[in-house]
Amino acid sequence: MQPAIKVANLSKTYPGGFQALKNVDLEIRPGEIFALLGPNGAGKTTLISVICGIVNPSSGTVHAAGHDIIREFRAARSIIGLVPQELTVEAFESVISTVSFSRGLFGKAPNPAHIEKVLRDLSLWDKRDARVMELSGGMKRRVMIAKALSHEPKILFLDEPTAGVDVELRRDMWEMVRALRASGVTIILTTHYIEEAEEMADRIGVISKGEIVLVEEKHTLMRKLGKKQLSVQLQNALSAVPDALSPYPLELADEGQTLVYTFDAQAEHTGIPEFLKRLGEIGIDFKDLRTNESSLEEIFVSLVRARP
Ligand SMILES: Nc1ncnc2c1ncn2[C@@H]1O[C@H](COP(=O)(O)OP(=O)(O)OP(=O)(O)O)[C@@H](O)[C@H]1O
Repeated sequence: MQPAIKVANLSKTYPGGFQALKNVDLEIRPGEIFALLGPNGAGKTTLISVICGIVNPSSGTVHAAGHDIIREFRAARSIIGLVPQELTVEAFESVISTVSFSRGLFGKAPNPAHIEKVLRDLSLWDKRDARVMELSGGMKRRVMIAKALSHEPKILFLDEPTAGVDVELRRDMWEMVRALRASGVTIILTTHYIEEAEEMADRIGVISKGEIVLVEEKHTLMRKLGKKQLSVQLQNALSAVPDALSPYPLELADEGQTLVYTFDAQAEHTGIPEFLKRLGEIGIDFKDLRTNESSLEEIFVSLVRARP
């Protein structure tokens, strides 16, 4: 299947000399919700801006549904909707005219029925004749989304859609994103809320200092995160894991003083009681037992800290 977005070997150095993206390769599958996670300044907005043709790359290519974002800009851009991070709305315009105008920018013929549907879906229909300046912050954000959807894009980018948004609106936003996906739209959102990625995404990409450090199915990631470790501090150091313990997922650490047993925290049977019994049977004494588990947060922090 053709990827919705294909980014190949993309780099961006800003005029001042700062390299914001380094050899980024990324494919977004049609119909998925992809969350791009990264700390402040990691390059999320730059990546989105290059993909959407707003910022020129220094090298590399971007294709949207097969269209080169530079050589076939209009074709590529017309299938993309972008909701930027900053609220940029025309204060004096009415909701319906600003949204209808956006559609026209993409060279699409007017379609009042589509505009009505978008406004209804976003609970803005009752406010269609209000001037944008009269709306609350949350409603203005919805207007931004309505504008991005006005030309019926197949791919929607949401740059930090819930930054500074209250809990209720955040839930609404999540629901709306799911509904859009159900209607066949591919969604790429950036966030630094791990919880948001966990809640929403089919796949998660982590970007740090301009590099994609991980792309993974959310469920795989969660399974990996579900791993726990039991550390058994031994009375006497071992030089190797004894054969009698070979059925267990063990590694030696601390110069043979600790046996580390890795298990799936979500599994029904960890095998730990049998393992401890077996230790006793073969005469291995221990001083202490400790368990630890990495949270999504910890994994994320270690991923983004580990980079030089
Ligand atoms: N126009 C520009 N000129 C020079 N440097 C820039 C420009 N735009 C962004 N940068 C730098 O590029 C880096 C990446 O910025 P970017 O906005 O892409 O990060 P981000 O991951 O979206 O961050 P945030 O989560 O804070 O929005 C930052 O160090 C930023 O200062």
